[in-house]
Amino acid sequence: MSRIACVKDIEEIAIRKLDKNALDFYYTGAQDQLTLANNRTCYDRYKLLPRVLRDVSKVDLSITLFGHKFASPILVAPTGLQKLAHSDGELATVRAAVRKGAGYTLSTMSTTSIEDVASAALKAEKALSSKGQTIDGDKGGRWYQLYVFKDRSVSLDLIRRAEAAGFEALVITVDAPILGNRLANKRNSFTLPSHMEFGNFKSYAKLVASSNLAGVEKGSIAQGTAEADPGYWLARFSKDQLDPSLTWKDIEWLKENTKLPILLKGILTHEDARLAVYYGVDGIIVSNHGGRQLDGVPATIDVLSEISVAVREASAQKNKKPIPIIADGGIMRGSDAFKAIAMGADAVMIGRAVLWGLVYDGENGVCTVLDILNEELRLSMALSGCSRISEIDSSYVLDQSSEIFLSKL
Ligand SMILES: Cc1cc2nc3c(=O)[nH]c(=O)nc-3n(C[C@H](O)[C@H](O)[C@H](O)COP(=O)(O)O)c2cc1C
Ligand SMILES: CCCCC(=O)C(=O)O
Repeated sequence: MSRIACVKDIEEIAIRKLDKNALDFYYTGAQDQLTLANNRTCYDRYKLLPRVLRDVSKVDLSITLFGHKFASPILVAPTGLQKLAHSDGELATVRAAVRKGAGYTLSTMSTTSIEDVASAALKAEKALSSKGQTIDGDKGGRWYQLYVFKDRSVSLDLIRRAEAAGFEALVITVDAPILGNRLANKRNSFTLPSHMEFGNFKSYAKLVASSNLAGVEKGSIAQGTAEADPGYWLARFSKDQLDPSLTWKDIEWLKENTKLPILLKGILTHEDARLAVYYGVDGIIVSNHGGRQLDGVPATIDVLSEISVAVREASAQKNKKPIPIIADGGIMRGSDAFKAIAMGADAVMIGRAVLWGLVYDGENGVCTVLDILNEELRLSMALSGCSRISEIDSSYVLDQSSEIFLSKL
């Protein structure tokens, strides 16, 4: 077999390795998958405008978010059900993140518990220190992604557990009040194999009583009924348990219930970016959930610039520094990360790329993905004449559909 040269090579292997149930869950998007496709192709429209004759003998990828130094602006996005990718699941991913000094967010829908992920991370940090290995970044830097449950006591308990386990920020996902229409998962009646289950919910009596945590299909699927059954296990679980009535008021409630920084994940408009600043959140993640929620929304790269203007203006009105903007969706190359940062992101997250690494070779596979993307980003920076992340701005990219570009033709 020829050697791995890029993340797409790893994706190809992962596609061949996974069974249809898991592959469709990881790979596909909602409805006609227009947004899923756009997430990748839109990056190609942005051209790089390199500057030359700048000293790029040292290129520093590190960034600081909420006072924490990360080795790179490429962070691991929260993705659920990682044991479908590899038997070590979330443990492998968090260990890889530690080894690479990468930011890591654990999903509410993990197949490993909060406590087990935290202890694996601490052990991995100790192992690095005892080998005398250093990473370019601070220890820690792990965040917890929260879905808010109808039973608020479950959410509050998850927050307490995440705090106790040393997670340093809460990522509240706000683009999934209801699960998107994922046709492939419906067709497959997507489920978890019987030996797997959610890692965190066993102690919540009410939730256990009303839900099937272990994936196996329960009962028959009612089709064509007025109160449409969402059709498969995960959609049914989310419909039963997650709270679709969430509003901005609940962000205040969350703020009252934690001292951790709060990021909102799933912001796509400048209006909501302004509201996020208004309600005092600490950061936003510009995301369309990897094309898995509302199909037909824009690729995140296309809305970044107006969102970053809105965040700057709204923060200035409060006499505050702009809150950090993180972007995700479709990032498969270091140059994609470079373009997102140029269009206004402070950092980016990768979802599927990490999952492909996990399928390919567990912890080492995720390390390989992070290494490849970081080296590609370093190369994009050096060849564009940037030696620090903070130097990357919109002068380094040209959007081929923009009026400025068209007027130059
Ligand atoms: C299989 C899978 C599971 C996901 N699970 C979650 C989740 O539990 N919580 C969440 O906020 N986002 C979840 N996401 C969305 C990711 O956090 C991220 O927004 C998205 O994957 C970015 O796009 P990319 O996969 O193209 O990098 C999931 C995405 C995938 C592909
Ligand atoms: C209820 C959401 C499940 C995990 C998720 O966010 C996803 O599959 O995209």
